[in-house]
Amino acid sequence: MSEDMEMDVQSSTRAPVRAAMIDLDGTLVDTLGDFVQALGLMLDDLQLPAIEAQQVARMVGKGSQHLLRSVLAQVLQVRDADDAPAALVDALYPQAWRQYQHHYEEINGRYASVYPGVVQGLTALRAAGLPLACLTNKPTVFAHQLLRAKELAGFFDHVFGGDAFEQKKPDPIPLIKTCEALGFAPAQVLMVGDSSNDAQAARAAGCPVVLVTYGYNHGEPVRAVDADGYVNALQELVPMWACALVE
Ligand SMILES: O=C(O)COP(=O)(O)O
Ligand SMILES: [Mg+2]
Repeated sequence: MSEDMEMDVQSSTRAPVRAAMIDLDGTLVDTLGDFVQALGLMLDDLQLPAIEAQQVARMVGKGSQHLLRSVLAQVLQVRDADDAPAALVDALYPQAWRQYQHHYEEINGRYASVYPGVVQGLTALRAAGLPLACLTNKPTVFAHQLLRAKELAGFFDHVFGGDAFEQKKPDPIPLIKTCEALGFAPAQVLMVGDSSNDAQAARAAGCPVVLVTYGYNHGEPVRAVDADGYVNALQELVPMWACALVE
């Protein structure tokens, strides 16, 4: 067992894991290139300055509306420090949203790649008999489109995006509702994600949570986030959780 694995996840005091919810951006697929391209085209349409990939990586994970507002606030501050960015963001947002959605739909998956170990990890989870849900803050329609494009759709019994419920992660509501759809109590459903967003939501919902170490986590070190374990690749997950998964 690698030193990265956390033994406490196999504690006999935990409820056995019966199902899993898996985040999409930064966990299954590296979508930063898609975000950067779609945002770049949108900013160009609005004749606004470009944004760096590194800055975008810090803004991904809280849904498209949050991403867009953060990007607009960032570039507007750069362009004209005397304008009140919030009012400008509000004024530009509807057009920015339309253009961004239009470009993202065209681009979705083209500048994105499935992380190493994902297919092996998902295959092992299914082989262990776990129903799986993909739970992302990405709009549901884009999540379906991306999973199909990357040939990952067949692993999932459910796909829920940021518009599927009344709140997004880090609110616990999406996790609680997804557990209901999977048919198990939150304590029996493992959340797998790449960010504090996923971990906070899991803690609040009462789900065990494991974080991958290669995702975005808003540009912060992921091991500083309170979680039950960390994996360097999704294929480490089943070996790490074997005691909890197998009755
Ligand atoms: O913020 C997004 O659009 C997606 O984020 P998530 O897949 O990491 O939840
Ligand atoms: Mg994520």
